[in-house]
Amino acid sequence: MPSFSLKNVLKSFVEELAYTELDPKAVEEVSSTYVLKLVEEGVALEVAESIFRDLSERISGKKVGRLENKKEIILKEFRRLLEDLFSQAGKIDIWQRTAEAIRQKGYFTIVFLGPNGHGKTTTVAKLANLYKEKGYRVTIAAADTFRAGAIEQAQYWASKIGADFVSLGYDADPAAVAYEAVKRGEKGLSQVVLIDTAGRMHTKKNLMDEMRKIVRVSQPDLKIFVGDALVGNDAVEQAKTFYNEVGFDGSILTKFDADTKGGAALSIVYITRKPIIFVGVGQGIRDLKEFDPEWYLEMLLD
Ligand SMILES: Nc1nc2c(ncn2[C@@H]2O[C@H](COP(=O)(O)OP(=O)(O)OP(=O)(O)O)[C@@H](O)[C@H]2O)c(=O)[nH]1
Repeated sequence: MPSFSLKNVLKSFVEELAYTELDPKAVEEVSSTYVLKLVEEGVALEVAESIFRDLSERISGKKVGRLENKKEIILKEFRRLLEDLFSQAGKIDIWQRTAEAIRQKGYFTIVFLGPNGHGKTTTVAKLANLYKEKGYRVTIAAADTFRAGAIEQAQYWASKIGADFVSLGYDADPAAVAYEAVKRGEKGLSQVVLIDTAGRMHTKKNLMDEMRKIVRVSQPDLKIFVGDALVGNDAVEQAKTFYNEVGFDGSILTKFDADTKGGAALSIVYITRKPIIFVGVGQGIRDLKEFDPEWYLEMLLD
């Protein structure tokens, strides 16, 4: 795992704050010089501003006893603020949700949403593999009927993993593909239905309409946004669009292994208030790791 450069920025921010009076004006002055530094580390502007505002409210006017360490106090408040953020976003126990849905109706459906090239197809394959390893019958639905190569890529992974595969070819209605796949669940042929979708169509409007249609038709148990950690602020903007237009329950952040900055996870949770369920940590089929906010905060603050 790379170490995050955001950690160094936060460290010097806390050190600088520890040399000032903890009143709103002084805190704001220090914070304002750090907003852009956070943005450079992949934290969205509005997130950086909002975090500093929250921190200022928590520490301004705080009395520090003679024997107390101001830096420790600031760090503790900062950690609490971030912990609160992650706990407000909640947690999705995907394995428990899967087992519950299978008990109730026989199958579990996930629709994956997100911009093209962020790693959706690979992520679907990784998760399909995890489900297979747990002994589930899995179907991968190639509902990205737009990007050249997308169907072959999904099919390649499905056959490698030993998953069932549903495709209606290019230019087919993606919602029809999703429908076919869900039918496999209804018929008891599959227990886990994973629907890969397109990240790009002719226009943005079409894409969002299409995603809504897929969701309407497939009635998924979970909608997961797949975003690339390296894209930083852009991924956050895209997440916002998908969230507002279609809605989702949580995210998977890909390319975490190559992210040297570290701000993307913070931003995406802050903006969507939804948990990160997994992070992608490589291109291999096993490179998917459950996201643990504690572990992330340790990487940022310890
Ligand atoms: N290093 C690294 N690379 C990844 C990870 N996840 C995906 N990739 C790579 O990112 C590239 C794009 O992944 P795809 O799965 O094709 O992306 P996609 O979102 O399905 O693309 P569209 O179908 O166009 O929407 C591929 O080269 C993947 O191997 C990850 O966690 N780490």
